[in-house]
Amino acid sequence: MKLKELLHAIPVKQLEGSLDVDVLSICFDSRRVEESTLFVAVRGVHTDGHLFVATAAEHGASVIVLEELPDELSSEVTYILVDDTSYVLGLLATNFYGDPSKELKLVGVTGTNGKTTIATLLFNLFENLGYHVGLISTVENKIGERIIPSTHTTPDPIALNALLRDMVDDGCDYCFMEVSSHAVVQQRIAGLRFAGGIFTNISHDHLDFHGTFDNYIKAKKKFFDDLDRYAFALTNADDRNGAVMLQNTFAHKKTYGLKSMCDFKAKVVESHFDGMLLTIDGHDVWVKLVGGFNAYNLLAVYGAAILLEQETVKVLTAMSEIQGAEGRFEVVRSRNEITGIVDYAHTPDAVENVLSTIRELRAGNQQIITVLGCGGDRDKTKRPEMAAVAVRMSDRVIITSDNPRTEDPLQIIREMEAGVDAKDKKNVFTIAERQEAIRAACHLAQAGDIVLVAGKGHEKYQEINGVRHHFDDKEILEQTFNEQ
Ligand SMILES: CC(=O)N[C@H]1[C@@H](OP(=O)(O)OP(=O)(O)OC[C@H]2O[C@@H](n3ccc(=O)[nH]c3=O)[C@H](O)[C@@H]2O)O[C@H](CO)[C@@H](O)[C@@H]1O[C@H](C)C(=O)N[C@@H](C)C(=O)N[C@H](CCC(=O)O)C(=O)O
Ligand SMILES: Nc1ncnc2c1ncn2[C@@H]1O[C@H](COP(=O)(O)OP(=O)(O)OP(=O)(O)O)[C@@H](O)[C@H]1O
Ligand SMILES: N[C@H](CCC[C@H](N)C(=O)O)C(=O)O
Ligand SMILES: [Mg+2]
Repeated sequence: MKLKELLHAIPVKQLEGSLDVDVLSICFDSRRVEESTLFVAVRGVHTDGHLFVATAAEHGASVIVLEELPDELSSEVTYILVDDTSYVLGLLATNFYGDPSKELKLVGVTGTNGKTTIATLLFNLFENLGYHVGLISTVENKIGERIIPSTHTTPDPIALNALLRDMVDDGCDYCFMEVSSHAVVQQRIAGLRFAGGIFTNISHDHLDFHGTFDNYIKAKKKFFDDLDRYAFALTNADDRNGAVMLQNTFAHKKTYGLKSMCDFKAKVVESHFDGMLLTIDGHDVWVKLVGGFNAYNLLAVYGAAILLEQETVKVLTAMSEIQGAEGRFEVVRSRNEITGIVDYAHTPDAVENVLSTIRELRAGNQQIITVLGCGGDRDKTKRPEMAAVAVRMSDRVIITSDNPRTEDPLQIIREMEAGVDAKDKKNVFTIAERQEAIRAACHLAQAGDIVLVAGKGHEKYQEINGVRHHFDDKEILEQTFNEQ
């Protein structure tokens, strides 16, 4: 591709070198630069891409996009000075891949909890309605039946546009994707055209990255600020910040909720461990998911489907058949009638929601035994809060490890324990080895009791010091149940 074509709509401040240059690939990591690569220098959390400009030139970069020119310029390289390289990287990626988001209907889901669930449900719903669909999510990316492993909730702009291009070439009509707050701040979605945006809720998470809750709200809101007037913006009216999200959007605003006056309304009529009866906009529908929070997720899915001009009856019929995402309230039963639940709850709000659902569903005085840990190198302030909620709402809690990464697992556990009141300590155990913690919970449980294993959901690893060791909560629950 010629550089000139790539620069369409790019806000260039200064150009040093020729425009008549070939670009064979684009990247933002100097270690990936090859002959005729366009390298974008991005300022990151750990280092600054500008430090690798000379290396990129040595490795054959034909073009370098940056915010600051180096003292010495190479005559082999065209330098493009811009104000914001992260933003420009997004635009360049869309140009390089021929603007794929304009060739299908792309819907983004943002919020603290429920993104994977809603994006996956929408993917399953639209496949069920007969469309060819793409999915971009924490668990996996998909093009129809084809699975492409996922590394992030929202990929970097190059991977993202490459994926969208693949979807378009494969004939996808729709793509449903998660938009994480990191992705908004780092401009991974710059230049994409969304047919719609959905807001789930906002509560405590990722304060390590955003600093304050206010910044976290602003990050989510920016996704809606940037939607165009042809898009829809669907928000949860029952969330305290639901309305704020749409304050400055050009998109047409729609609301959903169980409590407030809304465009899309639902009620939970019955709830069981294997499903719920909902009334959605006056129609009864049995669904396979459980929990009040999933009533919100399903209602958002319904609203989005209607805004995407699908027929009500077809949508509701398909909704009664679809499954949620892997590792979200997955139930495993033992021969002696213990109910195991694997769930990805990794915020105080999610732990509270899952436990209140379990409390509503239990028939009598069965015990709830919760196993949970908190991730290392991530938001530390949620640690005591997650432990406090778990202890308040369970009969017993086993605190354990969940991806300690580069931190000392025992230190993370101590920070969780700080959230436990002295009077509750007798119901709390600490077993740092996650496998032993799950096994102990199963052995403590008696017929009818419920063991909740929270925090890892679909994850198949325990990450310790940069190494991912195989680990699967569901597998261990099943093994332990089989031995009992
Ligand atoms: C904190 C964070 O978001 N980090 C992301 C960020 O990396 P970074 O800021 O640390 O980059 P850096 O190491 O400082 O490097 C700065 C720049 O120098 C470049 N560089 C670096 C070294 C070198 O030799 N040459 C070179 O050119 C790098 O390529 C980069 O462009 O930009 C990278 C490229 O997009 C991401 O892969 C990386 O995600 C890391 C792996 C990560 O773990 N991110 C998590 C926190 C994340 O993004 N999570 C969200 C939400 C999760 C959820 O709640 O579901 C997600 O969307 O997944
Ligand atoms: N609408 C909701 N409100 C509150 N909690 C929810 C909601 N939906 C799901 N949860 C809880 O949050 C957990 C994570 O759900 P999900 O994976 O759908 O969220 P996510 O937003 O994709 O998370 P991530 O930020 O890790 O990508 C679930 O396992 C469940 O415990
Ligand atoms: N995807 C989320 C949740 C991971 C949950 C937990 N298993 C952990 O490792 O902290 C994150 O990156 O914050
Ligand atoms: Mg997710």
